[in-house]
Amino acid sequence: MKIRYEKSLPLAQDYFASLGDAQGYDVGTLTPEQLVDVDVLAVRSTTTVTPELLSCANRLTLVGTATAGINHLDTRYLDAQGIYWMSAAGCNAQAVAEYVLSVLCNAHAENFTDLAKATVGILGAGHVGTALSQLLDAFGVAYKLYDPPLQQQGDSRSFCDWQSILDCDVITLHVPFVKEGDYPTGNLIDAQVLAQLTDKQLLINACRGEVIDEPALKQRLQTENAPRVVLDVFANEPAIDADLLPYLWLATPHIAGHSVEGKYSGTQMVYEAICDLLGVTAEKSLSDFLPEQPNLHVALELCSDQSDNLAPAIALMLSVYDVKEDDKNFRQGLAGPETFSAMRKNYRIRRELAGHHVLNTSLLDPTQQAQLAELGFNLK
Ligand SMILES: NC(=O)c1ccc[n+]([C@@H]2O[C@H](COP(=O)([O-])OP(=O)(O)OC[C@H]3O[C@@H](n4cnc5c(N)ncnc54)[C@H](O)[C@@H]3O)[C@@H](O)[C@H]2O)c1
Ligand SMILES: O=C(O)[C@H](O)[C@H](O)COP(=O)(O)O
Repeated sequence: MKIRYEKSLPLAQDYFASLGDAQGYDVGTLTPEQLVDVDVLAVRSTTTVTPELLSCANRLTLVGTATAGINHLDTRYLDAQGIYWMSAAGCNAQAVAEYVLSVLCNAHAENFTDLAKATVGILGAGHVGTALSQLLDAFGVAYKLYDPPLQQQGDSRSFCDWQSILDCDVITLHVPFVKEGDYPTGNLIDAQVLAQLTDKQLLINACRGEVIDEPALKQRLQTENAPRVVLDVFANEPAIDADLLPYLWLATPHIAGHSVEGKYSGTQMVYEAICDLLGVTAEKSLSDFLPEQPNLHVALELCSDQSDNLAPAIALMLSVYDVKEDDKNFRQGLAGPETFSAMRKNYRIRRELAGHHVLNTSLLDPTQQAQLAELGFNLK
C-alpha cells in the first residue's frame, strides 16, 4: 500500500508508516506523476484535489482529508471515478467553538456585547454550531440556530428563520462553502444582508471566506453604522485582500480550528479510514500522542469582578485562549501570501479547554462552578 500525504498533517509518519509505504510531500508541490501507483492520498485543505491532479492516479482507492471542510476536493469527480473519499468531520469543532467563545468574551469585556442579554445567531448547526451551542449553554448565553438542511432532515432542535438570525446581536457563520444544490452558501452574506446589519451587531466568520461577499463587506465597513466584524477566513487564501484588515475588529489567518487536539484528531480520522480500507484494527489512538495537558493553574485573582456572574468563566477562558493574541500576531506578521501560509504552518501550540485544572474554585458560587465544569475545566 502506497500512501502519499501532505506534510502539514501532524504525526503522519507515526500514524501511517505501519500501514505501508508512506511518503510526505510539501504543501503546493504534489504533481500528477507523484500519484502513479499510489493507493491513498491524505491531504489538508491546502491541497486542491482536481481531475488534473489525479490524471496519473492509476490505483487510487481513497482520498482522505484531515479537515472538516471538503470544498478543496472535487467530490463529484471522485464519486464518478469510484474513488472513496472521507473528511475528518468534527475533528476541530471544539477548537472553532472555543475561538468564537474567545471572541465573545472579548466583546463582553469591552462592553460591546453583554453576554447576559445578547442572543447569538448560529448559522449552520452541524459539528461546530453544535459545539458552540454547548459552550453557550454553559455560559447561559441565549442563541438561535439556523440550518434549513438539518431542519429538513428532521433534526429535533428548534430552528429559526433567516430574518431572525440576521436580527441577532451576534451572527456567527458555520456552514460549508457549497456552490450548488438547494442550499448554496457562496456569498450568503451579500451586500443586501450587510446593509441590514448595524453597528450594534457582531459578525463572525470562521467557516470559509467565500461565504461572505468580501468586496461588498469592504464597502460596507467603510460606511455609517457598520457592524463589527471578525474574520478567521478570507476569499482567495493565501493571497488575501490585506486592505480589508484595518476595517476588521479581529482578524486571524484561518487558525480557528488549529488546536493541538483538532489537528491531531484530523490525522487520527484519516488513519482510521485507511485501517478500515485495509481491514485492520486501528491500534493507535489520540491519547498515544497528545502531550500532557499543560499544568495550568488558574488563580482566582483573575476573577476579581464578582459583580458579573460570568467574570470568572470569561477570565479563565481568556487565560487559556485569547484570540486577541492571534489577531496581534497576524496584523504584525502579514506581508503577503507566503506569510499568511507560514503563520498557519507555524501556529502556536494551543490546547483546548478540557482538562485544564482550576484551583480555588470553592471561592466561587455554585453557578459559577457549574459553568466552569460545563466548559470542561477540572475543578480543584
Ligand atoms: N476556520 C477553521 O479553522 C474551520 C474549522 C472547521 C471547519 N471550518 C469550516 O466550517 C464549516 C462547518 O464545519 P462543521 O464541522 O460544523 O461542518 P458540518 O458539516 O458538521 O456542519 C455544517 C452545517 O451547515 C449546514 N448548512 C449547509 N448549508 C447551509 C445553509 N445554506 N444555511 C444554513 N445551514 C447550512 C449543514 O446542514 C450542516 O449542519 C466547514 O465546512 C468548514 O468549511 C472552518
Ligand atoms: O476545514 C477545516 O477543518 C479547517 O478549515 C481547517 O483549519 C483547515 O485546515 P488547513 O488544512 O488549512 O490547515
